[in-house]
Amino acid sequence: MTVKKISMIGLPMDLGQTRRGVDMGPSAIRYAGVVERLEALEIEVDDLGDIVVGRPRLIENPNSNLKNLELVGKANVMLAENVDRIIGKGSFPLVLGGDHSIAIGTLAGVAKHYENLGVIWYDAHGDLNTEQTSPSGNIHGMPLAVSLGLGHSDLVNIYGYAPKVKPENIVIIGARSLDHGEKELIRDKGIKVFTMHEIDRLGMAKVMEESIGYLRGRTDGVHLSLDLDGIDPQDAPGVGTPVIGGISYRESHLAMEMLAEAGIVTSAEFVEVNPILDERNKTATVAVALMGSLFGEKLL
Ligand SMILES: NC(=[NH2+])NCCC[C@H](N)C(=O)O
Ligand SMILES: [Mn+2]
Ligand SMILES: [Mn+2]
Repeated sequence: MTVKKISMIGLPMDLGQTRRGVDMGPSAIRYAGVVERLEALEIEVDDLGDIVVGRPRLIENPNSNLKNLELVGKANVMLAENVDRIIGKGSFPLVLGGDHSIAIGTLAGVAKHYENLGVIWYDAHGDLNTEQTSPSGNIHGMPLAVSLGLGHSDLVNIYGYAPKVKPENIVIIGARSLDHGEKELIRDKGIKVFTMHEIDRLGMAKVMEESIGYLRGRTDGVHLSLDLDGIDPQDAPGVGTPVIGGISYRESHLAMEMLAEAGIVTSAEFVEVNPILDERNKTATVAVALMGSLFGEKLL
């Protein structure tokens, strides 16, 4: 599948975690030239702008283990509606975050359209916590669990159905920080994970070959959820929860090119860009470069 039309939408939300600034991610990514970059590939890009999010001065419920539950839920419903509509009219949804809790809404809007949606979770983390297992109470550490149907019912049932994805249709790439409960869940559900160990050992080319082969056989669409903290903080410093020893820019570039070649990706989101923590918009620039590769950019 070559992508001809992209509808881009931003969700400038930072309520799924507690470091300010990630709400400016969509602006930073636009400033780094995303529209021009994709238009140069002869793709029609329709920038739908940003969803308007509530912005409380204080955390709604600081002592709960589901911080800002209500506002995160509301924003994600709006995102799901938009993404659903974009796919309905035959366009490719490209979502700009915001913290990773927005994957709850993206997946809610996307998964309706597929019987067996595949998910590539490109991330230092598993984001497989629930209210019970989360060490932080930050919802951005929970979206993959929520999409599997695990967690608070207000999140799990967003957009009126659950679960959104099946554990056997998920591939996590780049993991190097997993909480105890997340490890248990991965083992329990048999989720496929390429940790940094496998990336070091096999090389990114092999990891992507295996991931693509695995998903191709069992899915009818693939969502790429790319958390910029999957990439090493040296290449992508502007993130709220950096973890050293990550995937390099080069490896990520190759991963995106291999996805473009395979033509399996049907929706994507780029999340956790925090311009306040960044160095001269480096992380947003990396995000845009990776989008270029994902949508078919070639040197020659
Ligand atoms: N999307 C992210 N950056 N997630 C980081 C999650 C960190 C930690 N595992 C937590 O649940 O709090
Ligand atoms: Mn992460
Ligand atoms: Mn994440």
